[in-house]
Amino acid sequence: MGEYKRPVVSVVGAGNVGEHVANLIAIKEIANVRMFDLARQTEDKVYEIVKGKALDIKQMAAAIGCDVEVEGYTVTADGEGYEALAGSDIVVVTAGFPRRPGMSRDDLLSKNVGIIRTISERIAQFAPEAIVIVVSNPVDVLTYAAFRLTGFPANRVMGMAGVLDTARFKAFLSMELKVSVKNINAYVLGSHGDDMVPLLSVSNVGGEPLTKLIPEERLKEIVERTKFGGGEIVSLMGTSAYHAPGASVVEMVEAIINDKKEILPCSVYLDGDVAEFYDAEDVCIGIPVKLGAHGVEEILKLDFTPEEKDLWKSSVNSVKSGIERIKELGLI
Ligand SMILES: NC(=O)c1ccc[n+]([C@@H]2O[C@H](COP(=O)([O-])OP(=O)(O)OC[C@H]3O[C@@H](n4cnc5c(N)ncnc54)[C@H](O)[C@@H]3O)[C@@H](O)[C@H]2O)c1
Ligand SMILES: O=C(O)C[C@H](O)C(=O)O
Repeated sequence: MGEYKRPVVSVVGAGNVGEHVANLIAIKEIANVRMFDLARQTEDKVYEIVKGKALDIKQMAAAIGCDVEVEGYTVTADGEGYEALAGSDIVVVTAGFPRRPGMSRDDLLSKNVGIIRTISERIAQFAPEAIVIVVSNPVDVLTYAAFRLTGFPANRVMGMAGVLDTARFKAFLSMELKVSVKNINAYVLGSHGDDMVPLLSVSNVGGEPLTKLIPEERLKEIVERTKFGGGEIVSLMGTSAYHAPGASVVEMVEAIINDKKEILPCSVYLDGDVAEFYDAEDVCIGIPVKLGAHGVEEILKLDFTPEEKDLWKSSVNSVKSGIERIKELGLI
C-alpha cells in the first residue's frame, strides 16, 4: 500500500474556528488536514486536545464515507512541535484569543501579535513554499505582520474577512428580499472592523441595483447590521462566530487548491500601481482578488463612488494605525 498524494492544509489553532475549518475540509475531501494547538494543563493531567479533535474528525469522515487523513500535533507557545508543517500547501492561522462582549477586535492586537510572530517564524522555517491564510484578529494588521515576518511574497499571504463580511451582508439581504443568496452579488471590502466598506455601487440582485430594491433608510440599517455582524454574535454567544468564519476560510482554501481563479474579497498587501490606485501604501486590506494555485493571482481595480472613497480612506487609516502600534512596540 502506498502513500496518499493529496494536498495538505495545516490549521494552526484548533479552537472554534480551526476545528470548523478542519471539519469542512474533511467533509468536502479537499485535502489532508494537519491540526496544531497547545496542550491544556489541568491540576492533575495534560490534555492533548488537538490530537483528540483530529481523531474525532477522521472518524466523522469515515462515518460519512470521506477519504481524508487528519492528524493532530501538540505545540508549545514558544514554537516547539511545528515540524509537521513541512509539505503544507496552505497554512491557515486561527491561533489566538477571540474577543469577549464589550471588546473590539483591536483590543486583541497586543496579545495575538506575539502568537502570530512565533507561528510565522515556524511557517517560514518548515513550510517556505506554503500559502498562508490568516484569520486571527485584528486580521488585517496580523496579515500584515505575517507578511513581514514570513518574508513571503505578497501573493502567498492573505487574510480572511471579506468573504465572511460579504456572506453576512448577503444573508441579511436574502432575509429582507426573500431571494436566494445565489442571486445576490455584493462585496464588503476594506478593513474587518467598524470601518468596513459595503460596496453598494456594484451590489445587485439578479442585475437590479440594491439601491432600487430597498429604501435608503432600510438599506442603511442592513449595512449597519453587517458592519456589526461579528459583534452581534459575540454579544449573543459570549465568544465570536465560527461556523460562517470556518466556511469562509474553506471557500478560499478550495479556490486555491482547485485553482479555481475565483474572485473573492481578501485582505492582501497592496503594492506598486495597485497601492497607488487605491491610495493605500504599505497595508493589508480587503479587496477583491483572483485566487488560484499561486494564491493571489490578480488584484482587481474597482472604481469607488466619492462616498465609498471616504469610507475606504477611514478603513485604510484604521489598519495603518494598528500597524504603527505593532511597529512602535518593536513586534515586527
Ligand atoms: N478574520 C475573521 O473574520 C475571524 C472570524 C472569526 C474569528 N476570528 C479570530 O480567530 C481567532 C480564533 O478564534 P476562535 O473562536 O477559534 O478562538 P478559540 O479560543 O476557540 O481558538 C483559538 C485557539 O488558538 C489556540 N492558541 C492560542 N495560542 C496559541 C499558540 N501560541 N500556538 C498555537 N495555538 C494557540 C488556543 O489554544 C485555541 O485552541 C480569534 O483571534 C478570533 O478573533 C477571526
Ligand atoms: O467578531 C469577531 O470578533 C470575530 C470575527 O471577526 C467575526 O467577524 O465574526
